[in-house]
Amino acid sequence: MTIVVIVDDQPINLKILCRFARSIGDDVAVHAFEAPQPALELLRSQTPDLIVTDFVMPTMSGEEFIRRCRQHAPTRHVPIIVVTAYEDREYRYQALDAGASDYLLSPVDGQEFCTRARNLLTLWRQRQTLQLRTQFLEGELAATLRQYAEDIRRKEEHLRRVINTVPAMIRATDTVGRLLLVNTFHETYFTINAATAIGMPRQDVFSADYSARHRALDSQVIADGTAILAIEESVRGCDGSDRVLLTTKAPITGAAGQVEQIVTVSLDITERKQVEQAVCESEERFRQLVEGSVLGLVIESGGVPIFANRTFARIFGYTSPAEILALPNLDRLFAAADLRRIDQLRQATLAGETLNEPREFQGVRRDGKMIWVEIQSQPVSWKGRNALQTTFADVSLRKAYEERLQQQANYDQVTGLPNRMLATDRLRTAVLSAVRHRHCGGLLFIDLDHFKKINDTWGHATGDNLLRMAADRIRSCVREEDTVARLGGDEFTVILPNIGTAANSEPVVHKILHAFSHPFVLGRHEAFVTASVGVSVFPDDSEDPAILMQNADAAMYRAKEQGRDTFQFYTRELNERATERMQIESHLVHALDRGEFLVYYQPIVDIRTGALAEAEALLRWSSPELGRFLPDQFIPLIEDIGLIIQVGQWVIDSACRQLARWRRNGMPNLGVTVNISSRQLRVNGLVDTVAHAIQRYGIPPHALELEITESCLMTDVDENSEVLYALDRLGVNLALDDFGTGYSCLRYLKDLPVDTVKIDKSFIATVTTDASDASVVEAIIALAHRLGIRVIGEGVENEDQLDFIRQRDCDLAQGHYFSEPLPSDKFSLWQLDFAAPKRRVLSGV
Ligand SMILES: Nc1nc2c(ncn2[C@@H]2O[C@H](COP(=O)(O)O[C@H]3[C@@H](O)[C@H](n4cnc5c(=O)[nH]c(N)nc54)O[C@@H]3COP(=O)(O)O)[C@@H](O)[C@H]2O)c(=O)[nH]1
Repeated sequence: MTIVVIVDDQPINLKILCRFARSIGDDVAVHAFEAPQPALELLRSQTPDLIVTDFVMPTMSGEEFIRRCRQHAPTRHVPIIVVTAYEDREYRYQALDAGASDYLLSPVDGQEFCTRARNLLTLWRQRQTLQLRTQFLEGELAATLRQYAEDIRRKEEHLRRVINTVPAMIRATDTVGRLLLVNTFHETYFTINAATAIGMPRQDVFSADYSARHRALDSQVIADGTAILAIEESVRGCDGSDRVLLTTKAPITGAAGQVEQIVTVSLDITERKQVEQAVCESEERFRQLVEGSVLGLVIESGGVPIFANRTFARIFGYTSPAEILALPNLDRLFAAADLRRIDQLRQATLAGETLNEPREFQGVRRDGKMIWVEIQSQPVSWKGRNALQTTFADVSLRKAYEERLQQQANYDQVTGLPNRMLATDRLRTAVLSAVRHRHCGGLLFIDLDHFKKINDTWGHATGDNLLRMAADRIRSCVREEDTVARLGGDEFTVILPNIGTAANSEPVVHKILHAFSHPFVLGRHEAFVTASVGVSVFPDDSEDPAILMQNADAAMYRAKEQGRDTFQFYTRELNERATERMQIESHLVHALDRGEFLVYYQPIVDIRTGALAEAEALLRWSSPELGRFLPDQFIPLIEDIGLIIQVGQWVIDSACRQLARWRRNGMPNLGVTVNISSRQLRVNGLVDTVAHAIQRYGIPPHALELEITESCLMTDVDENSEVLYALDRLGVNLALDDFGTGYSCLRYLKDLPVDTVKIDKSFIATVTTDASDASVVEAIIALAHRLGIRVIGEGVENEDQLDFIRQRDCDLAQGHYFSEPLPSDKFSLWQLDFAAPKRRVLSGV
């Protein structure tokens, strides 16, 4: 629909113009007005496509009407044709000025009207189309811009969130240090309120030193135009703790390339640093552990060392691990003989197998010295390579100890000869071999004669010397393949593995006996020590090493019985004797508990007065099964089985009890002497035993005399003299027994608290027939008297002997001439008769 508004105050013109307007097209709606005002009112509600107006009108000029139309927005661009008379040229200009689109001269030509109107309408429509399109495009543009704005807002929001989500401090500052942005993490970390901090200079927000440091860093970024990467800085955290930040700064440049902002990003790496520190410390500890370890440690790949600790270097005599690493391989550190085993171990360990081989190898130190190492290996990964880690313990010392223990376990420490254990082992081997090869072997049991005296007289060191010499002499008599061993004490054994026949052992034995025929030189002394040898033959005598040894022992005893310095082959009878000895021992063990011991008493008489002076307590054993035994038969056995201390105590106690009884019952001045063995003297407690006995039975100490043999005294003189002086302080008397048979060291008479000397009965027995024995007896008496020591002549069996010692002024006498040792009750009876003839002889009546 085309709307045309026509305004003309001339109705006729109005009518014509309306007709022309309708001819423009089919769908033209014409609104005709005779004055501009009503037309303007219509224009408020409708927008025409064309306005045609007269210029000269009584109520409002065309110019005014056009102006008003142009002021009204909807009609600002609507085509307006003004109709003027030809001569009204001025009006036309005014109309065009006011905004008219075209003009027509009145009277209006219909054709022209239509053409002009159509042209203007076409333009109008084009304009409207353009306007619509413009409006559309503007709408589109506005929407796009809104979308852009929204996108930017959302991106900004996203970026903001990202920045605020990052657990790092992010801030932007301008070139003079004003804060442009801080993220949430930064706000929290430094307790900043972004709302107030933004725009503030950094020194108003951060601490002075932090600000100063960052001002300097920012200046550097501005000057260089490049980033500063990863510097570590220490800051004080909001909780007051020291924190470590890893900070990076980067410039944001403007279009001209100048730095406009500096973005600072800081990561709190305190925990990471602590972990790094802990790892460092742990590594340091591990390093110290490895370096300080007593174990050597080496890591190798294919035998080539790639790591070694100091201990490893030290074990092998190198000054530093670097010297080990410079070796082409580890082979030179091991004995050539061990290399194959080492390699097997290496391969097995790498293959995850376990070898049951011993892990001890011989190592070679740099100086060539051999050492023993014990190793433990395990596969490890070293810088991505398969490697072998091995620990080394230097076990040289342990090996040396083991060897020494082995030596001690199998060898005698005094002579260096095999000991009993090794000898037994070798004997077992020799017997097996003899059985298998049907040949004969010999076993010699050698005991040195009177060796004990050497020990007792000159001490153990000299005794040991003699044993070594004896060992050498025996060894020199046998072949390399024979075994010479020391069984203990003065007992040796020789194993002759193959002697063909039993008789072939005889020359060997003769050689040995001959080897002992010349004296042993022991420092300033010379000693004649012979040997007694027992021989058993295997496998004839036995196939059991223990029995063979027993047999040879029994044969040796027989040789001793035959006077020593000889030999004896084992026989069945000897076996019986050995069995007998064992039987006696087995009974002896229980003798004390079973009350089988008795004390006999032998009188000791005062030669001058003829009065009974003392009684010597002498031990007897009466076994219900085996019969009666004299001391010489069982005292050595008691000593052997270790019962002498208890038995000795029992004798002291019994003798003191008996003496007390006699002193109460008619023999008030009687004394008693008790024999003390060397072992009793050596063991603590003798002084207490004696003190306890004299106190218990209330006897005066001087009424008790203890007899000690000279040889017993000479063993450990210093220790013994302590005990003797302790006994002397108790007040008991001490007698030196068997005087003259030993070394009769006169110094002891002078230095020790000896009250009495007993001249041995062997001298008394021959004193009237042997001039030298007589001289010895005379000398002993004279010397003892000069030292104020009284003398007992022991073993007086006849009047001549008694006369001899009485004439030499001997003080006391003891012997069968007066009485044999008697049980206590018989002794009591004996003393009642003693006033009879012998006493008279003594008193010279
Ligand atoms: N440690 C201990 N030793 C003891 C103890 N009892 C005895 N003995 C020692 O045994 C040795 C042998 O003693 P015994 O067989 O009793 O012989 C003594 C006398 O019987 C014997 N004697 C005495 N007079 C004569 C004699 O005229 N002729 C002769 N043929 N023999 C005689 O002498 C032995 C006493 O000797 P002694 O002790 O040296 O005075 C003996 O040596 C004792 O030491 C004991 O309890 N503990």
